[in-house]
Amino acid sequence: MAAIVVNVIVAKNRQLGTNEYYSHQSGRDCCSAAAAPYNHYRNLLPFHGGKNLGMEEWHIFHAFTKIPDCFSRFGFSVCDDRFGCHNNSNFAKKFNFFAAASSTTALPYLDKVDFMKLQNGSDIRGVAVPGVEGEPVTLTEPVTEAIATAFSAWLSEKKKVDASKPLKVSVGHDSRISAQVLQDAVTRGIASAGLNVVQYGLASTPAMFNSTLTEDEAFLCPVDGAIMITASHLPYNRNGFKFFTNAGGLGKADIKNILERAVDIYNSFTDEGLIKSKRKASESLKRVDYMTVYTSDLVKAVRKAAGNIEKPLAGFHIVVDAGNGAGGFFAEKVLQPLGAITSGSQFLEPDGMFPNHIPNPEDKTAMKAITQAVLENKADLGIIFDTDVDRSAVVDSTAREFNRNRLIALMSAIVLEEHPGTTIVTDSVTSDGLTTFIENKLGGKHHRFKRGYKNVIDEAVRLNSVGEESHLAIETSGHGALKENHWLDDGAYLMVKVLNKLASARASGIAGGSKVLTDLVEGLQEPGVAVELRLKIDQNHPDLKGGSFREYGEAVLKLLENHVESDPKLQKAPVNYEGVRVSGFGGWFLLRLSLHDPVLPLNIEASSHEDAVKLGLAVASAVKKFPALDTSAVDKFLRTP
Ligand SMILES: O=P(O)(O)OC[C@H]1O[C@H](O)[C@H](O)[C@@H](O)[C@@H]1O
Repeated sequence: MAAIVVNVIVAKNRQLGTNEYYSHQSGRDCCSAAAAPYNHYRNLLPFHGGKNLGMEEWHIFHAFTKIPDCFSRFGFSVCDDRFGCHNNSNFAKKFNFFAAASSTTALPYLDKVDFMKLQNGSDIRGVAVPGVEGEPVTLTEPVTEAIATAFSAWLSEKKKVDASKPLKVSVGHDSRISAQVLQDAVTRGIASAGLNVVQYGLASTPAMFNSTLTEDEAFLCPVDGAIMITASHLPYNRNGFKFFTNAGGLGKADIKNILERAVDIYNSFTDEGLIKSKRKASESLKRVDYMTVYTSDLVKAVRKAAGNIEKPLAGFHIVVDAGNGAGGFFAEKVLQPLGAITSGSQFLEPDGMFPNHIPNPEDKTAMKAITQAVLENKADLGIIFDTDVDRSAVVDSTAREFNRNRLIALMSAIVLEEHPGTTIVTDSVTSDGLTTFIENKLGGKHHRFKRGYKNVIDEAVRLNSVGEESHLAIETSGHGALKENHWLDDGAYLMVKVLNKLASARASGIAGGSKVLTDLVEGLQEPGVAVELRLKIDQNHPDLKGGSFREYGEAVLKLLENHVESDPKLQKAPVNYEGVRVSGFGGWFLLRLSLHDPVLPLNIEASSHEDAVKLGLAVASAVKKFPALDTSAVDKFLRTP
């Protein structure tokens, strides 16, 4: 699908009105197919100076993007990954599509707090598309450009640049509707810092990291740094960035450093500077089809594991659900070359409005969609990815879902066969049954750590550095990284390990399709009830007394801990790295602070609803003393029969 690029312009002329817009009406006829439902808007639309584009207006914009020719005849700039960009930026000039687009005279002043709000753990996330009430655009083009320049400065310092050899940064994006615009802004930001830019177009997050490791000059690799433009499974109006060097993904402290630098860069933008960065971008930009390199590495890995067989998956029917994210490549570029039949695969086309379901292996609707596809196609296996392919899950031929604890159990079984006794690092919300499975059935060690993929990976790396062997770091969210794969957090590589298992079983004459996987998790005890209830903290509530939601959350946790210590029916987990984890009534609960939001997520697992309610009541009676905490989710759970 072609995608729009609203080129950067110095939007001096914000006042142009509908008359000037309709001087382009010669283009009308060509758009009838895609934009017919919106024709009446042409006479209504005063796109208001790029400020708050309404949802319907955004849909029109989106409809037009499906037809590049029509779009360009309207004076919009059109970019297709295969053919590059062409036409002009009249549309952007006239309507300044993205808020605060690029006139320094019009740039609002932003202070440090505004920029720091964009930090989301080790990622940057913000609102990139207007139209959702209460969610103003925060990731504007100039903000993006400033962040990319700041990353370049950070990278140059890290790599102690040799001035004769400019650094290279790769840039890729998922299927979001704001991807092209942000990619251009990122490109300008990097170029203005004097670095070279290599655009990959539609890509996966793990591929971006991989590009810092690949040795292949023909593809301009390795690059010195990589930027992925993604907001994972968040709604269509959001976007964000993940940054990589060959040492892995940047951590929280690095992101903070980059945002601090970005504030000053942003506030010193000049009109001339912005024009110059646009020119520099076109001079230093190259495009490379890196996904071909990345996918051929995945294919090679499966062939090798199967004993160098060209088509080790011949005869297997595997359906893929990419949820209209970036993962559609997996069917055509990985499974088909390996010989698998992929008919019935769905939502492989990138579509940043995510019209079918949210690409998220933790989401019930998404899992239902892939499960149905497996059943309808009588497939051996189903594979589902999140938007940027750093998370995944599988479904076996009987429609059994392997996500969350079951996916961890499966991956642990595979890894422990290869590395007996190794430590499996997981996030904090994993089941007690998983520990028993890893330790008693598989003979490994379960190290339940904190929530957050970066935390889990860093902990596995740390354990290895202090002499405790660990080969797998994995979260219930579907993020997983293996030591053998440079601790790269890669949903597609997790699936490669699953495919290896299928292929090697076949090579050694074991029939039965995905049963080999189902058998691997036999003996995993699963709870009758497993819920996650999210308790919001009202940050404006007077009970916070001017303090932060984190301090408030910590106070809630402290009180709960005291409460538990005085209740003989409850036992605090002897080893625990975040929040309050407690056993009782044959189950457990964990109350902790969310990594990102003013929320205390509460996970409860028990063999029956009755026991889960007893655990819920223990939490509710302690936390009700905090008026700024919205306990309605727990109350509702307790009321449900
Ligand atoms: O703490 P929470 O709000 O539950 O979010 C925690 C989750 O946030 C993101 O989705 C990260 O990608 C995950 O690695 C992390 O586990």
